[in-house]
Amino acid sequence: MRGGLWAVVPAAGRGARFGGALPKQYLPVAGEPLLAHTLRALFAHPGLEGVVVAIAPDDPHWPGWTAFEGRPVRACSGGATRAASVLAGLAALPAGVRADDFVLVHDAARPNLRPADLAALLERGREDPVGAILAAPVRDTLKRAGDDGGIDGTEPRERLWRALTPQLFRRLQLERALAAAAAAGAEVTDEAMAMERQGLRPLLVEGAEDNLKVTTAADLALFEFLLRRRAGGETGHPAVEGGRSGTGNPPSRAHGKT
Ligand SMILES: Nc1ccn([C@@H]2O[C@H](COP(=O)(O)OP(=O)(O)OP(=O)(O)O)[C@@H](O)[C@H]2O)c(=O)n1
Ligand SMILES: C[C@](O)(CO)[C@H](O)COP(=O)(O)O
Repeated sequence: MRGGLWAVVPAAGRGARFGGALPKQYLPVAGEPLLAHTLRALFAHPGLEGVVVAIAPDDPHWPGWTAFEGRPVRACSGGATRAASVLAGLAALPAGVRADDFVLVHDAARPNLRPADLAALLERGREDPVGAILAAPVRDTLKRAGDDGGIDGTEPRERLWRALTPQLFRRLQLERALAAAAAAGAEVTDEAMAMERQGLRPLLVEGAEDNLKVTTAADLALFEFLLRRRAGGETGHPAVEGGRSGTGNPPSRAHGKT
């Protein structure tokens, strides 16, 4: 029998790029900390059993939740990097989450996750031999910068995707991949990168463009706009279903290659 589905939420960052004294995951939005919106977006999936939140050691802003809207929440101390925080969160999962159970990893700073995207990630990721991540196709022209601020070149973008979260992998495989990257002194900025270092090829699942990561004040303003629009019952331009550009169409992994 499959164990319960849990998520690890890295929330131990300082928000240096955002600035200000209050780490961005605790900034008030519509009367609640940003993190509350993120937890609500995750728990919108009825199959999510609980969440482990990796917080800064002795975080004075952590509300002390042991449940969020009736759903189990555990806290653990994060680490000096996002990857270290994720590893700490994996270690803090309940014993009932078995080695080969899938675990979601989702940034505390991504409050606008759509239920349909989470459902699609779980549906396709659980059928994949490696796991999967939400991602969005790059739609801007990408330039490589020279030291002098001039353009050194343009990167072909046909097969470039922006990694989003959640990312979905089996507990032990992810723990081992992250531990191996840490042991090698390799900085991995998402879970997929650690898996790629193991020679694995996680599946790309297209997600909504508005699954934004709140990094700067402009991102927060955009999330507040999206939240107000959703509260007003609007869902965006009728021509675009689910917020996806539809220009990506990741090749399906028909041959089960990993
Ligand atoms: N040591 C760290 C660093 C980051 N994170 C979390 O990883 C997510 C994505 O990281 P990022 O957006 O970079 O957040 P910060 O590191 O806080 O931002 P900055 O780099 O601007 O300081 C955030 O939810 C952040 O809280 C974490 O748990 N532990
Ligand atoms: C995990 C992530 O959100 C995928 O795009 C991103 O790598 C986090 O980067 P950050 O610099 O830690 O915010």
